Amino acid sequence: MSTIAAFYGGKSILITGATGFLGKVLMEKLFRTSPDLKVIYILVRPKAGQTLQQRVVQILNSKLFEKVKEVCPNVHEKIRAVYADLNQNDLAISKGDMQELLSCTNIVFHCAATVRFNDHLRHAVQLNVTATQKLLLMASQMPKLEAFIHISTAFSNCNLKHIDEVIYPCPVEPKKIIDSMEWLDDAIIDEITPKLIGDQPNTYTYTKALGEMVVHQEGGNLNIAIVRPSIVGATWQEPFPGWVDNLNGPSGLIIATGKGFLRALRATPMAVADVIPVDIVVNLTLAVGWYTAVQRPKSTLIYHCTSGNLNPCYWGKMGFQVLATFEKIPFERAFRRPNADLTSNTFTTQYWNAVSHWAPAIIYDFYLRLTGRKPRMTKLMNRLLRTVSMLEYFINRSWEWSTCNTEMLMSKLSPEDQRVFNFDVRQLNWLEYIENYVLGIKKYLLKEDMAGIPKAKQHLKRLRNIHYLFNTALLLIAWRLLMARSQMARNVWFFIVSFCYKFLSYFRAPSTLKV
Ligand SMILES: CCCCCCCCCCCCCCCC(=O)SCCNC(=O)CCNC(=O)[C@H](O)C(C)(C)COP(=O)(O)OP(=O)(O)OC[C@H]1O[C@@H](n2cnc3c(N)ncnc32)[C@H](O)[C@@H]1OP(=O)(O)O
Ligand SMILES: NC(=O)C1=CN([C@@H]2O[C@H](COP(=O)(O)OP(=O)(O)OC[C@H]3O[C@@H](n4cnc5c(N)ncnc54)[C@H](OP(=O)(O)O)[C@@H]3O)[C@@H](O)[C@H]2O)C=CC1
Repeated sequence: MSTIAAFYGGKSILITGATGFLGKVLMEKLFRTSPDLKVIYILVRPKAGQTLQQRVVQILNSKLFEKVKEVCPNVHEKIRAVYADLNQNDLAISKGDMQELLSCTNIVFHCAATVRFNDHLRHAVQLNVTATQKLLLMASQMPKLEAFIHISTAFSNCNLKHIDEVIYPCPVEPKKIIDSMEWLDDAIIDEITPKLIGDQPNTYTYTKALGEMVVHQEGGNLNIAIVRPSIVGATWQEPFPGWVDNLNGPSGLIIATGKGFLRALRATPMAVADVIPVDIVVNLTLAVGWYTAVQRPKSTLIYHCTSGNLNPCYWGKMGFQVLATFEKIPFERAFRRPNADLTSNTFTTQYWNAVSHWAPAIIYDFYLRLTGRKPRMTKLMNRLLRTVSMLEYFINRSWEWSTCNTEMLMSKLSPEDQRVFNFDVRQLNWLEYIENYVLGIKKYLLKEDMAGIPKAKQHLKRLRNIHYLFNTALLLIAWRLLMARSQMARNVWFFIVSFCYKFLSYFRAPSTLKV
């Protein structure tokens, strides 16, 4: 029997961000490995016209929870959705709910955050810093609390090249930032944001660093640990390979490539693609929860959940494998044949943007206009290239993360726990993982049917023929224009033709002699 699984049995667990990518996989694993846990409280807000209950039902009815329903048939009775909005000052939790949470919770997993790079600083501070502060305050009033696990990001200090499992000081105290966000107006915040974030690339990484500092300063006597994952990707093994349900990280760009919209990228092929499967993050998080509660380390331990130092993959290799997978498993109705030219050169990027992105978009919009339809490709391209530019920071650099605490934890696990809560990234086969990732995107994100693969392959063949035809026509036109306008081009052309003729006659002469 797994010690970690047994530990969560009978426990009341509070999860924030349970409706998010990581939160759902965390919940799934908890129910599957510890079906005898008492209850999982999840802090949820109504969204997209759905009530809390409807959101929970939607999650439980998803493919991700199929296995859970077999091992824990009464799973719906063990989830307790609590109305909350982490953007509100009091978190908008009712008094009754608050009483229950405070008196019953044994473990807190704080996953909720805004992960948008371009979020307004006020909003990012509210969610990633102030809400963390409020949750810590709540946690300090929980008599049965055994551990508080805060999910941060490995990029919270991405202004450094080598990052240790420690909390680095912030240039401005989080408390001062929180206070100022309350009275400064939006325009002033916009103006001071670049100065405040300094050498951090965006408000997301900046506020996640502030969030860690808040945990450090206001954790008091709580039993706290911080988990820092790098770029969280689709599941590796559990509950099945390739599950993913949002566009974050590489997923959106893989779709844009597979659909033939994105054909070149300003990325450094030899930079480390520090992707980490979501099930590895979840396994480490649950192991950290157990270790923190049982061993009660004297200080707050930070665990890096990264792949680069133990089993590195590079963006060039990733791009190559993604393209290779599209040969076998193409996406449906592609705009152009998938291609991925990764270059770190700005001039080359601009050239590819003009030739591979803007020109086809403009031509296609022209065709749409001619056929009486509304043009849309240039608008889409605009949005896509803006998105790519926001991600560029992370695909042109490599970081070194030390993983001493994570490795120490692995050594403390029994062989059974190492199997059930496997977070050993060295065992991951990247080629297999990337293939399953692309397949997962096709099935679970794009909801495309596998039966459509032959048709998709046929479509790509047609696109290849159009591509060849178009290039040949373009070459012929260019040649014709050049010949008509330039004496020099004509001279060069006649020189080439006469040279070829002489070359051929030279070979023909000996063979004629033989006869
Ligand atoms: C073969 C190639 C392999 C190489 C593959 C390289 C992968 C290179 C990944 C690096 C990734 C680093 C990750 C750091 C690791 C954390 O710790 S960060 C945690 C994860 N966070 C993220 O991944 C970023 C989340 N997203 C965002 O911040 C914002 O969506 C963006 C990217 C800044 C764009 O914001 P925006 O301009 O306000 O636009 P927004 O309305 O959000 O989206 C515009 C459109 O782009 C789409 N979109 C959103 N995100 C994406 C996306 N990631 N991709 C594509 N489209 C997207 C939206 O669906 C939307 O489309 P429409 O619905 O309008 O048709
Ligand atoms: N994805 C990644 O690549 C990485 C993620 N991380 C960290 O992992 C954690 C989880 O990220 P991930 O699952 O990918 O993110 P998601 O965006 O998928 O999920 C975010 C979660 O936070 C909840 N949330 C957001 N705003 C509020 C609010 N005002 N009130 C209540 N809940 C709210 C969302 O709820 P709702 O469904 O209602 O929007 C959702 O459940 C975050 O802390 C993130 O920083 C770290 C490294 C990389």
